[in-house]
Amino acid sequence: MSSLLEIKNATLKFGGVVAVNDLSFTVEEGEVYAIVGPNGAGKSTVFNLISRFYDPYSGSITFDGKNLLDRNADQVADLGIARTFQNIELFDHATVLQNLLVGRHRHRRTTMLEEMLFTPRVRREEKRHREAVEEVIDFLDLQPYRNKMIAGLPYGVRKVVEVGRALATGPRLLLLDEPASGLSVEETQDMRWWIDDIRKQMGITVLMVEHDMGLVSGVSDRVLALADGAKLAEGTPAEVQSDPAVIEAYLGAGAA
Ligand SMILES: Nc1ncnc2c1ncn2[C@@H]1O[C@H](COP(=O)(O)OP(=O)(O)OP(=O)(O)O)[C@@H](O)[C@H]1O
Repeated sequence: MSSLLEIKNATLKFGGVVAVNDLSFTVEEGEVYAIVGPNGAGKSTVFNLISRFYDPYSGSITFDGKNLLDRNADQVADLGIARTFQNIELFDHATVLQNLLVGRHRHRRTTMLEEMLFTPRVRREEKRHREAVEEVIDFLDLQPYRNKMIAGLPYGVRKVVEVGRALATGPRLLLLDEPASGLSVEETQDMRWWIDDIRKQMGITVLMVEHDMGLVSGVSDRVLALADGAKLAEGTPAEVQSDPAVIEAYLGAGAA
């Protein structure tokens, strides 16, 4: 059986900087796979390659056997890949519910004319979107914030809504860009349970970039350590954390 996501010999350069260097890895259906590495290691660039914000200089990327490089960012979302952003990309002056409904937009099958006439098909579609969004709101315990504006919400709640916005699209693969950044110890612990539940209860495969090694070890099946855009080590969290090359890269980064 082929892997859900397959990156083969991907390279991306920005001028003289090789941000991703001949990188290959696979993500299997149903696992939580984490990418770690010091600042500038190329983690965000890998996400941007998968989301199709960047074109690799060489190499291939497939999702469920389909060539992602033939598709643009919208088409990648249509295939079932959703992502969160480190800087949280929500509409501040809309409610939690409205933000999650926007996430459903890609599922719209009705035409503009049908929508203007509010045909039965439009009403059925609308109901389906609302049900899917309400499910995510219940799942992530966002009920108390359902009708609140994003702008007034604590950072930790906005971070969960950001995950909800991605989940509302009904993805098969969820890309989480530093889900714990800016969170307190307790909030990070909660995020760990959410990620666990997303995988176990929703059956969604998760690929995340994360600096918090507690979260990475707690929730990941496999970890990829990057340095200078290349694979330094790959394995279980324990294997990667005890890898001498990883320890040296981290100590080196810490000493810098
Ligand atoms: N748009 C860009 N233009 C030029 N160089 C870039 C661009 N994006 C990233 N880089 C460079 O590519 C390398 C990898 O950057 P990237 O942001 O992927 O690292 P990262 O591991 O995500 O780092 P961080 O943990 O700080 O987010 C760095 O040297 C960075 O300066």
